[in-house]
Amino acid sequence: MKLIEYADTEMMMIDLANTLAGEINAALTHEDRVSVALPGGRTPGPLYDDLCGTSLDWDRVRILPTDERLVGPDHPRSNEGMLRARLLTGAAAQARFVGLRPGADGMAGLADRVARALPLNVLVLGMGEDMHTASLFPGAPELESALAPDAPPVMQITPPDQPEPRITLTAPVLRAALSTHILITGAAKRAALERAAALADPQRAPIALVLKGATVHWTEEE
Ligand SMILES: O=C1O[C@H](COP(=O)(O)O)[C@@H](O)[C@H](O)[C@H]1O
Repeated sequence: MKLIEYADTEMMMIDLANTLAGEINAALTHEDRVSVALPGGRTPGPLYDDLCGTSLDWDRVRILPTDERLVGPDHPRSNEGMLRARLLTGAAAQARFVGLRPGADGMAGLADRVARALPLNVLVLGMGEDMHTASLFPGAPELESALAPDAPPVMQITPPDQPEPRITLTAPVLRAALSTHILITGAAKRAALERAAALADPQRAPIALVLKGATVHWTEEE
């Protein structure tokens, strides 16, 4: 794990947006299409405000959420809604969005659509203070199956203490990403990250799954 500390949130978001654009551009030189999975939640909005303005061949980029809450896309907690509002604007609106809400073809159809977008060229993950990442929550009854090496690419998960069920990319998808970044802010998440690294047990600390080889971007400012 590599840790980059930033002076403030603004610097961190600009720097990470440029890094991601560089990685996506590099992948586009040898791939027809490039897949990028991005987190929801409260932290990454400013990153998307910066990333959407970078010069990319956006019509060859696929964007996937790392996880989704089972609410409509207009709901304030929808990760899709946030990505559409903050990232898929201007030139970036040409990117293909592979959403995680199941359609009429159910979870099997969703798993097929996600599988066609794999492997992920670039993965950005957030993390909660409970050490969850994507929607792999400690204590969720489906966690063990979602961490299994033969898990389907997406699963429904029922996190304890959350208002709705979720859909999440699973461990094999996250671990197979070609480049992994973790974006966190604040002292409590930094402490949680260190706890997860010490535990090294994805059942108790799901973020531990991806720490090896990941670059963590952190600033104390929240
Ligand atoms: O539930 C979620 O939480 C994590 C962290 O979110 P934040 O609000 O603390 O930044 C996020 O990465 C994930 O995508 C989201 O659905």
